[in-house]
Amino acid sequence: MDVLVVDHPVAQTRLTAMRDARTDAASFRAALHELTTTLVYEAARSFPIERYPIQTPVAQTDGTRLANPPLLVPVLRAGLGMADSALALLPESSMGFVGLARDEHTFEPRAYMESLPRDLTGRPVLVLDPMLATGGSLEHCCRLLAERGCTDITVICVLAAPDGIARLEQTGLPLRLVTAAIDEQLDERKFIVPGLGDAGDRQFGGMPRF
Ligand SMILES: O=P(O)(O)OC[C@H]1O[C@H](OP(=O)(O)OP(=O)(O)O)[C@H](O)[C@@H]1O
Ligand SMILES: O=c1cc[nH]c(=O)[nH]1
Ligand SMILES: [Mg+2]
Repeated sequence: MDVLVVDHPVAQTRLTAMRDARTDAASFRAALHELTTTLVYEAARSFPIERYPIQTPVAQTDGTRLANPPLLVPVLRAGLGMADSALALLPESSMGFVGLARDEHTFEPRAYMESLPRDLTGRPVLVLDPMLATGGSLEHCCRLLAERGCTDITVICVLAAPDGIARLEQTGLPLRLVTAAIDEQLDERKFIVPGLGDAGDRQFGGMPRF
């Protein structure tokens, strides 16, 4: 699996704000928006483009557009905080949604929402989820996409743990990963260390589980 770590200073300062336990929810969301812009910008560097004729106020020339705009798939809840900035950067995209909540005891994802096009053949997909911990949630999401014929999946994360990367690699799915950092390990609650805590709670506050 191709893994790109975006170590640009603009990305790393936003990541630091997100890691800092003193950062309040509004500032955490703002940092996530800005960081997502840099991650998606780097992910889009390899997107195929096509040229087409346009008229400037002065002369005719050729313009550039994406040859195949992607489907964006935020993984609820935490991925919702990445959706707006990804869509702003790639306004030609469309969006699907997957809702997953990790069980606190088994650490396996429980699916509660799925809104995806039936056929994703020939369609590139950008999956948006800030956290790749055990990899269970993103594996589940990427399998849903592959079942629909997708052969071009880019996972955009803020933080990735080595266990999660290994788990995605083992799936053999057609994936690449773009992340701001690869952290050291998981703790006994399967939280990323040093990490940033619960990315959903830090954006939206705690909520009772189902
Ligand atoms: O790699 P994993 O071990 O599966 O963990 C990562 C998942 O955990 C978080 O979601 P969570 O289940 O906390 O739901 P939330 O976004 O509603 O907070 C995160 O946004 C990922 O989806
Ligand atoms: O560290 C972690 C692990 C899973 N989900 C989170 O939000 N944070
Ligand atoms: Mg959470």
